Amino acid sequence: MAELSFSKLTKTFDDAPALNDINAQIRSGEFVALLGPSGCGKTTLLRLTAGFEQPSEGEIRVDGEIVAGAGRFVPPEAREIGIVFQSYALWPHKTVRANVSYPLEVRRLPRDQRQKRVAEALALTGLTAYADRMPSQLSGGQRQRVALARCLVFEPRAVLLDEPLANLDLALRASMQDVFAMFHRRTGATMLYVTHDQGEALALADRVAVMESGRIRQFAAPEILYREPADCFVAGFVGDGAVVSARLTGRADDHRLLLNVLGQQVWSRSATAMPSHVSIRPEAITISNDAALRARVTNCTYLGGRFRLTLDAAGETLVAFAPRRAAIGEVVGVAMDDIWAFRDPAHEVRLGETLTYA
Ligand SMILES: Nc1ncnc2c1ncn2[C@@H]1O[C@H](COP(=O)(O)OP(=O)(O)OP(=O)(O)O)[C@@H](O)[C@H]1O
Repeated sequence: MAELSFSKLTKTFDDAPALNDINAQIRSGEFVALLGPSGCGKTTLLRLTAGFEQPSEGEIRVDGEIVAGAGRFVPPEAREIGIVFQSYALWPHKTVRANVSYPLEVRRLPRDQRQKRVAEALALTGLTAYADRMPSQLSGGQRQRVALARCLVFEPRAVLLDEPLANLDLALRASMQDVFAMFHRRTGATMLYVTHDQGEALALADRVAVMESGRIRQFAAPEILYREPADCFVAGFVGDGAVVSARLTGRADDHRLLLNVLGQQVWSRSATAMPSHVSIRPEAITISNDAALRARVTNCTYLGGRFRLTLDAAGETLVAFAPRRAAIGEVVGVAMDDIWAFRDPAHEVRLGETLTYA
C-alpha cells in the first residue's frame, strides 16, 4: 500500500479555485476521510488523485513518485488506484464474479490466479453465495460490496471512495460502515473516503481532513477535531455544541487559561495564549441549580437514555445533555467545565477585548 501526498495543490475551474493550496500527507495504510459541505472541493481532490483531472498547480505523489505536477502526468490506468463510486458503476450484463474478475482480465492475469483472487475478494466482502447473480438481482448494499471486491481484487496502491454509501438507507449505511472498517483492517489499504456525513467520517477514519472553500481547515484524528477544533468553522461543523466568543482575563496556569465566557470566569484548555473563541460541547455543560449562569430552555428532545437541551444563555445558544426532561421556557443554571479555547484566524485578539462571531 502506498503513501499519498499533496503539495501546494491547486485546481481552478473558469478562474474559480475549487482547490486552493492543499498540503497533506496520507500515510501508507491510513484511512482518511475528506469531510466538508457541498462544493468545498472533496470530489475534485479525489478526481485529481485518481488522474481524472490535471492540477492547475502543485504536485501529487504516490509513494514519493510524482503522478501529477512538475511536468509529469501519469494517466489513471497506470496509477494502480482503485475507485468506488456511489453509483457502483457495475457492468449490468456481467455476473458478480465476472464484474470482480474484470480488472484482472484487463491486466491479463493467468486464469488460475484470476480465479483464486476473485474467490478471495468475494469471500472478504461476503459475496461468495452471490457470485453467479447479475447486479440487478442484488440489493444496494450488495452492489456496493461488489464494487469494493472489484476494487480490492487487483491489489491497488490506494482506494478512493466517493460518497459510497450516499444511495443507501440509514440501516444499510450503518452495516456497510462495518464492512468498510473490516475491509480496511483486513487489507491494510490506504483509503481516501469522501463524505459530507460527519458521523460516517468520525466513525470510520483514522484522520479526517475538514475542508471548506477549497482548503483544508484541520487534518486530525476524530477525537482531536471534536475536543480541540482549530477554528470556528471546524468547531461548528464537527460535532454538537456551541461556539462563542471569549475574553482573556490575563490569568493562566500551566495548561489552562482563565477566560470570560458569557459573563462567567471559566478555566479552559487551549493551544494558544491568545484565544478568541471557545468550543463548548454538550458534555462540558452540567445543569445545576447552584450555577451562576442562567439559561432558558428553548428545546428538549429525547435521545434514548438522556435528553438534549437547547438553551439560550446571554443571547447565545448552548447545547446540553440532561438526565431528566426540562420544560420549554424553564430557567436552569449552567456550569461549564473542560471547554476548549482557540484563536480563529479571521479574528484579531487583544487582551480585554470582547469579540463576537458573525
Ligand atoms: N468540471 C468542473 N467545471 C467547473 N467547475 C467545477 C467542475 N468540477 C467542480 N467544479 C466546482 O468546483 C467546486 C468544488 O466541487 P466539488 O465537486 O469538488 O465539491 P464537493 O465538495 O465534492 O461537493 P459535493 O459534496 O456537493 O459533491 C464547486 O464550486 C464546483 O462547482
